[in-house]
Amino acid sequence: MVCYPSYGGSGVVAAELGYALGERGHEVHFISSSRPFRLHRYHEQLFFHEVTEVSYPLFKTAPYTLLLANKIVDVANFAGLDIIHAHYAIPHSISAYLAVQMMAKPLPLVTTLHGTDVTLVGAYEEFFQLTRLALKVSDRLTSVSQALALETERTFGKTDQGIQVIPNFIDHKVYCPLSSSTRRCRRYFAPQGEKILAHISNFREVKRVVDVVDIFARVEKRLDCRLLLIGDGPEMSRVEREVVRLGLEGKVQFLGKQESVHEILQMVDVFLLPSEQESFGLTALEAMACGVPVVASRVGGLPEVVQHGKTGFLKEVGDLEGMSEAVVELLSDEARYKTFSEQAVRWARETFPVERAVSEYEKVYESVVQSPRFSGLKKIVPGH
Ligand SMILES: CC(=O)N[C@H]1[C@@H](OP(=O)(O)OP(=O)(O)OC[C@H]2O[C@@H](n3ccc(=O)[nH]c3=O)[C@H](O)[C@@H]2O)O[C@H](CO)[C@@H](O)[C@@H]1O
Ligand SMILES: O=P([O-])([O-])O[C@@H]1[C@@H](O)[C@H](O)[C@@H](O)[C@H](O)[C@@H]1O
Repeated sequence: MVCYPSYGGSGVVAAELGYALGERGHEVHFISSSRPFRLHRYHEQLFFHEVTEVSYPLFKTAPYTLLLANKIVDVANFAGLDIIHAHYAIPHSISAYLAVQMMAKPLPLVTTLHGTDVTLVGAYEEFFQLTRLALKVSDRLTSVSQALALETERTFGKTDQGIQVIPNFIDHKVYCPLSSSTRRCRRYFAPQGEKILAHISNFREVKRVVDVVDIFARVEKRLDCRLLLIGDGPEMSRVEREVVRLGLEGKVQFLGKQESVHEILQMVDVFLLPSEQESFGLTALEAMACGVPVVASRVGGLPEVVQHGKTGFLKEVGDLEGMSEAVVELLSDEARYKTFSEQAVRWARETFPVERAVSEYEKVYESVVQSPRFSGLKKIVPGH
């Protein structure tokens, strides 16, 4: 697995997939610039290899793409890998492709597309040709939503191998509704029994976190509530300024980056995700699995994740009035709220179970090693 280590969706999906594959007896080697943040539990089948930085006076910055390629070859030789699975096309698939060129016996390359690697980064002129190359040279391509697969084909044209959609997934044993211990925490954030709204992200512009604050401000005029903001990123100062401008300092809590988001989600009433662009929206799925209805924008893969009128509400990007109205509607009718909450848990569990996604990835791995190009490779047998 080649992935980003930082707080964000693709690294989380890679790590969770790794644990699930490990549980099935596969040996999984992670290669990244530092340990992926969700890779915190020890597992005897999981290994981490750090791409070490080099500093040389000639380099302004270390050439990570090259160092990663070299590391992939080292790990492949040392551990006897069967497959390289790159999460995020740039630079991971490109490094993997370079690594394959250096191997005596080339390994198959599977690339999973996650989001702004294709829709934003890939579409920047500077990265366009590289992303197109990454798509072309991957032996299998998967995408986390139908919307992202279509968007990729619209931007880069159809690929020979096609793009298989494997939606992101959830472990419902971890992401489940409120437990008694979280009731105590809830009292800390909402001592008067106020409703709790929340948002989790990397605080990039694409997430429109300022909209989250503006939606909260409108809701707060109509019912007692609090807002929890989880995560950090480049938009943080703008968000803080908006909170101060609206005089909401006492009602908004910044929790920063958090490792155990399910424990926070379990005390939340409504999850807000008003993104400009969202290839899937893993946080929306995590929220629903914890019984939290979602109010989000109708973009990208979100309509595949949130069932409008059943597990939450979808509004157009920037429709602050519509989104705040949806929150008030959800929180003003207890019976209706309960129905939404139960439907959200059921939908998340039944539609996005980790077991199904892992089986799909296993089939992809199996099909590529069995393909004529790699017919010399052994069958992927868990535990060997
Ligand atoms: C804009 C866009 O298209 N983004 C996509 C991208 O990454 P993006 O980084 O936007 O991913 P998401 O926001 O969906 O997920 C973030 C992940 O990081 C976790 N987290 C975040 C902050 C924090 O403090 N602690 C923490 O644990 C969240 O719980 C979640 O598991 O790939 C994801 C995975 O395919 C998709 O779901 C997203 O739609
Ligand atoms: O670029 P993007 O697809 O929106 O999201 C990215 C994630 O997929 C990745 O896991 C993380 O490390 C990045 O910081 C960013 O959050």
